[in-house]
Amino acid sequence: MVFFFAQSLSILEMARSVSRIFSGFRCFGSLPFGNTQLKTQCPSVLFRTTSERTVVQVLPSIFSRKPRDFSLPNSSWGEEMMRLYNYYNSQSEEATEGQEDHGEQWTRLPSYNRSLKYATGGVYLSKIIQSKARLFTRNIRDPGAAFEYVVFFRQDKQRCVCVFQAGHLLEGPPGHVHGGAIATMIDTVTGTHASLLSAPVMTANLNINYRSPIPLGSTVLIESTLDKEEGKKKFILCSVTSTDGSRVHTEATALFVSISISHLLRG
Ligand SMILES: CCCCCCCC/C=C\CCCCCCCC(=O)SCCNC(=O)CCNC(=O)[C@H](O)C(C)(C)COP(=O)(O)OP(=O)(O)OC[C@H]1O[C@@H](n2cnc3c(N)ncnc32)[C@H](O)[C@@H]1OP(=O)(O)O
Repeated sequence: MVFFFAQSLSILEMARSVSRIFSGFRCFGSLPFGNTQLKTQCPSVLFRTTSERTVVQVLPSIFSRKPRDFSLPNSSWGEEMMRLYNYYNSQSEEATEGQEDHGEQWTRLPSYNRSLKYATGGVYLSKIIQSKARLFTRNIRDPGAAFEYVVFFRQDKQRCVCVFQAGHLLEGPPGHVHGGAIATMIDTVTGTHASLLSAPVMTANLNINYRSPIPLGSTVLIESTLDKEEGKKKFILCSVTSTDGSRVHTEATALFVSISISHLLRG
């Protein structure tokens, strides 16, 4: 839900900017670093909020190894998930040296399961919660059991595409995906998209129309486009369809509002 970006920056420039500003946040959520490798060291980060200096220590020592990028294929990914991953990934090569990147390719967004070890100053969280906090969609260890997804971004088209395979723990109606799980994925994709425009952001409004049920275990496409921006507000459109586009499962509109970091740290 969170990054600082200037809209006009290219993907690579964005990656560099974020890298500078948010070097400590590389270990959480979907971060727009393309195929770049993560650094293994995640130091403390000092935030200057309006009224206080806040030290956010990013990773505990047990995370000193390279964190897992959940957007890479695992053994649970089915044929359709792999086919679409390979399709978008083949169009998301890193720009070669000397070649300018105008965001005309897809960029795969790496995805990690946590960022903050603990945030002091204004936030009241128990140490247990602080140490155990994980991104909701990335907190189930059993591959394929819940949310398997990868998000790609096209800057020139202001478009995100998420390939999503819904696992057996996401059942709602028998044999089909729970509406809350679908909402979670829509929030994740549109929230990632909004945060690429200007972060940090939070969801202010999410409107969802469920058109047809999604079979459990199936792979679907979740696509988001930028509708409009009005100051702090970003309006994003989203659809969930079958992978051949013949079936609309869900349509949504989302509003994200830019916030200051202190908004999060106030608790
Ligand atoms: C530091 C950490 C870094 C870590 C890095 C992370 C990387 C992660 C990456 C990837 C992860 C995947 C991505 C996941 C994404 C998930 C996102 C969520 O689920 S967020 C949780 C659910 N949302 C809430 O809990 C919000 C609760 N609400 C609020 O906090 C406030 O209400 C907020 C921020 C939304 C707005 O509050 P105000 O005080 O800032 O702004 P005001 O003045 O109220 O509104 C600004 C404008 O927006 C309109 N507005 C606000 N709420 C509205 C609404 N519900 N409907 C319509 N308009 C609304 C207002 O009318 C106003 O418009 P006018 O500027 O006057 O034109």
